[in-house]
Amino acid sequence: MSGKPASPTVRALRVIRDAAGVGRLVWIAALMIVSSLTEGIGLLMLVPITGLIAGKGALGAAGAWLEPVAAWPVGLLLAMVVALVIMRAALVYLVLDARYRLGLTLTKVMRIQTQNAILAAEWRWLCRQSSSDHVGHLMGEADRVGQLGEEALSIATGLITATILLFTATVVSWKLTVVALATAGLVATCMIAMRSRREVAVVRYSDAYQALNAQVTNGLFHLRAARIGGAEASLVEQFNHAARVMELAEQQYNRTHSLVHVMLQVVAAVSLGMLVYVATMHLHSPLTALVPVLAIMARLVPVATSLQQDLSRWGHDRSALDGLQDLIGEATRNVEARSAGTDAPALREALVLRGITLRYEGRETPVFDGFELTIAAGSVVCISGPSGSGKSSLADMLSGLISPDAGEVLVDGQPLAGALRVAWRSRVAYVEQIPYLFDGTIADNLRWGLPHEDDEALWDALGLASASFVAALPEGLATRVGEQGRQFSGGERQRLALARALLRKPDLLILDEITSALDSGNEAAVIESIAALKGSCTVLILGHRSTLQRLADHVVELAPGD
Ligand SMILES: Nc1ncnc2c1ncn2[C@@H]1O[C@H](COP(=O)(O)OP(=O)(O)OP(=O)(O)O)[C@@H](O)[C@H]1O
Repeated sequence: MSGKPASPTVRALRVIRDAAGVGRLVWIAALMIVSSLTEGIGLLMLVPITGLIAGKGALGAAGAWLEPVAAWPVGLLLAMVVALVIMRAALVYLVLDARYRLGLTLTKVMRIQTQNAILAAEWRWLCRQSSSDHVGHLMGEADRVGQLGEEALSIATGLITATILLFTATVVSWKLTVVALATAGLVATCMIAMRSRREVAVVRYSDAYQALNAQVTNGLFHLRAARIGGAEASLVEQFNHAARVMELAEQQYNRTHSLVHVMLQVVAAVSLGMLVYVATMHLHSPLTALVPVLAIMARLVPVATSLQQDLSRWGHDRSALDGLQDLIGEATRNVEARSAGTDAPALREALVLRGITLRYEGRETPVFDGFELTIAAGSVVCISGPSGSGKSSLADMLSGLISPDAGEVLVDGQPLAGALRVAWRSRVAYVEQIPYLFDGTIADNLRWGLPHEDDEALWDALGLASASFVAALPEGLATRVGEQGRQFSGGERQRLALARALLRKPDLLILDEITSALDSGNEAAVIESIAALKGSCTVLILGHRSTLQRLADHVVELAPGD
């Protein structure tokens, strides 16, 4: 049975409950209630203290039950108030600490959930996504979700405090409290009137934030190309535009926020004036009722103001949670079949593509239509063809990264479907045209994905990849490669990447135009390395280089729409 979908607020509260755990929330709620109670009791103490100051009998009929307390020495009463204030300060500290910790937990939980969902999604879905959007979600938006946890607790604290303050006021004088509630209605009406204005500002802010984030990440990722290609000026212009839009959106948001804040203070002052007028001119309330109720109302104003601010921030930050949940939902709907417990099929005979059709979303013509190919295990096959003919797509299918829309990819007769396709990837290694190297040592980079390989295995792999230059480095395997391997030449980076691939001892090694950055001497060395793999590993080379084609046992020439 599918019920009504939960409202965004309920969904947000559920996320907070799941991240924090019910036990922790109950503990925090207890702290908040006790802390607010101490405040209520402290304010209630004003009744006997005012009675003592105003003189005997000033408590009147309403405060008659506090007569015994009023008989206590004034010093004792004041000491009790001070003790309550200290106790409340300690409780407030605990509540604040719990609030911050809940915020941090929420950010962490949402970050991990989002990242896991993205990582588990199908490659074809991932290709359609914007990386900068994902960065924005994982960084800024996840932080805002953390704020949501703090705001939820702050709102709860405000509501509990307001309830206890109102209850205390009722104990002192219910008539005055009714008048106070009527004036509070004025405040609430004002807040509701401002709500839609605030929501529009929130949406605009979120959109502007995403756009600016995209500009920042895209700009930094592609700075090299922009600098060389003379596109810096347009990059700067786009960034400036996004920054201006962000400034305006933030300005509008802050203005709305401040306006609500100021309006609230004005309405609160008017309400307070009305309260004093009605109390003195119509209800003829005694001082012992009026002073505590006024003190309670004066305390209620900042409580209501923070409540309003927290509600406004809650609305603002909830849009971040909506965004993250949408992303998680979409990624989960596009999840890859799980491979845990599935044995990767070994390639001993042949890798076969049978009747393959592959069509990308939004493209009229398929890249492959009924395509057939057999690759004998241990052979070197070169896939050649013009740009856009489908070389990378073919490699993606053979490596198990994507599955065709029709037809089968078979490893020794086993169709690569579902979890088997994912498991097969553990037997495949891939060297990209522009290899990925991160800012760590050579050893760190080689051990990427294989953290337990010893130094001997690393040197063996470097030897196989013709990367003997590492031995000549003063720090050897401990040499840092710099961000994206910038401390090495293009050819050296590719040989390091080849060594990393060989360390995996793959059944299938895919090399994507890897010799394009090598000089003839290095190319010959790498070609020799690849030739040495014949028989022990199936090698798929993407590219047109004649040197590579000569090495291959078989050259597959692709034409667009094969
Ligand atoms: N994720 C994708 N979404 C939509 N179309 C895609 C996607 N990936 C590739 N294509 C399209 O599929 C066709 C084959 O692309 P592919 O990258 O496999 O070709 P290629 O031969 O490797 O090209 P190149 O030599 O230029 O790298 C191209 O027309 C390309 O535009």
